[in-house]
Amino acid sequence: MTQPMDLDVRIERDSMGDRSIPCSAYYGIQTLRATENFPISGIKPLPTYVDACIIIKKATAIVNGKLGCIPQEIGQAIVQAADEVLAGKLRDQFVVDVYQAGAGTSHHMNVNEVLANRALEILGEQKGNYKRVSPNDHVNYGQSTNDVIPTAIRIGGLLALSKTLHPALENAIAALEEKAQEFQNVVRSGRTHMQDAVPVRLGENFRAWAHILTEHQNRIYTASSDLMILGLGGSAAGTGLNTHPQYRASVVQAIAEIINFPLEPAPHLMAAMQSMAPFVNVSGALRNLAQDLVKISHDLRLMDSGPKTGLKEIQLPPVQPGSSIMPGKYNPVMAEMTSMVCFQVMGYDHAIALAAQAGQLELNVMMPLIAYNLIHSIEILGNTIAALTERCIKGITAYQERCLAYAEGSLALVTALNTHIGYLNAAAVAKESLETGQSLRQIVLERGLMSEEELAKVLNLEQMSAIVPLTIQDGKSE
Ligand SMILES: N[C@@H](CC(=O)O)C(=O)O
Repeated sequence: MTQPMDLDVRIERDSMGDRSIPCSAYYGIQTLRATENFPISGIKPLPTYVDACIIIKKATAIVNGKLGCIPQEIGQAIVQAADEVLAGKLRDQFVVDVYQAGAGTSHHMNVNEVLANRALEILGEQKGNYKRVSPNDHVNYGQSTNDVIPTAIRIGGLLALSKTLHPALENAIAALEEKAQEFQNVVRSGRTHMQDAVPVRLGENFRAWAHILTEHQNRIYTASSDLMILGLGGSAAGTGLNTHPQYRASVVQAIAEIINFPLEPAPHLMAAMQSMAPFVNVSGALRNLAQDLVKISHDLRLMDSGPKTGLKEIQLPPVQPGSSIMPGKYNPVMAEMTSMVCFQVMGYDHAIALAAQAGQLELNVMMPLIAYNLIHSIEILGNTIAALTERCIKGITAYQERCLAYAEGSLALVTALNTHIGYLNAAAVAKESLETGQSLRQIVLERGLMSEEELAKVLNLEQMSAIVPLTIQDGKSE
């Protein structure tokens, strides 16, 4: 149905009919219909995902222009429009809710329409004059949502990893290693099953965390190498219908030059379109990291518990008053926030797994969910680790005397006596110490189990808490 003319609107037509669009809008009729269909979460596409789509459109316009598939000047105008968006312009024009049409056609058409309308302006035309620059025939030449969106998730994932998560992990690892150095001589009681265990060094706890994060970073690097294999060029069903024979290789090369990653064309386009395995793989690596990060943030909270009624082995830097009612209370807020973000990442991973197995025949239409969850997971994990490093890890201090007092009071010190007096004798000493309050040392001497000198040598906390070096076969240590 044709709508009444209004000076502030333009009329656009698609296969369903005419609609009026605000003249100021760069999006068009298909975007308008999508916003009406999907008023779901109010969450707009992530900027990194928009960047990924625009980068793809820039590369396709360059290549299709060069190959003569679209007029050169139209290709150039689309490239200029894409560069403007990448520089931060028109960002409010990407308006379709993240929970939207299957496969991502709505967001994809939003991108095509914004670029077409801006290209029209660049060419001195009115917005909406799609006979000159068409969102479908020019911006989308030789493409389909079905090859563009899985490519955009790959590019978005790579951009998010390189901009947020990897730098954040590197800084966190460096900060933990610095603390490991600082706390190297702080002896504390180990606790296993939340019960007293043999002594350890606080510095070694931090070194272990640094090592855990390094291993996760390596796992994420390995998983993300899958994202560098692009199925762009498959068009609607992975056959490449409507594409120029030289398009597939050239367009992957063009994207590689724009983002500076060693990208490769997928060896099988249908496989690249149908399988969500690369995203599941990266998401799984993120989940794995999140699980250990929860453990670390819970450890920080336990060690910091108190100040009067808990362990208080370390002090997390107070960053804000903790309580609305209890004055002078400071809570481990950065560690608490970290745990919650990690739970969200695990939830996203589960939804990604459900979406990934829901593909049918030539296409998996659940890609919008995967796109949002994967890129958001990477970004919130990166931001969380960065904030935790700056506002928590770097400012941690240790209560060395309290740590040592706990270690000295631990009944598990008798473990070091096992090889001298036997497990059963050592257990009897521990039991008596717990019942009478007498020190382990006193009881061993009273029972005449060891000499004073021998005991002093064995019950040396510094030595007990040092890590036994890895010795290789010829007897040399690392
Ligand atoms: N996802 C669409 C294709 C496209 O939007 O290009 C379909 O398969 O129907």
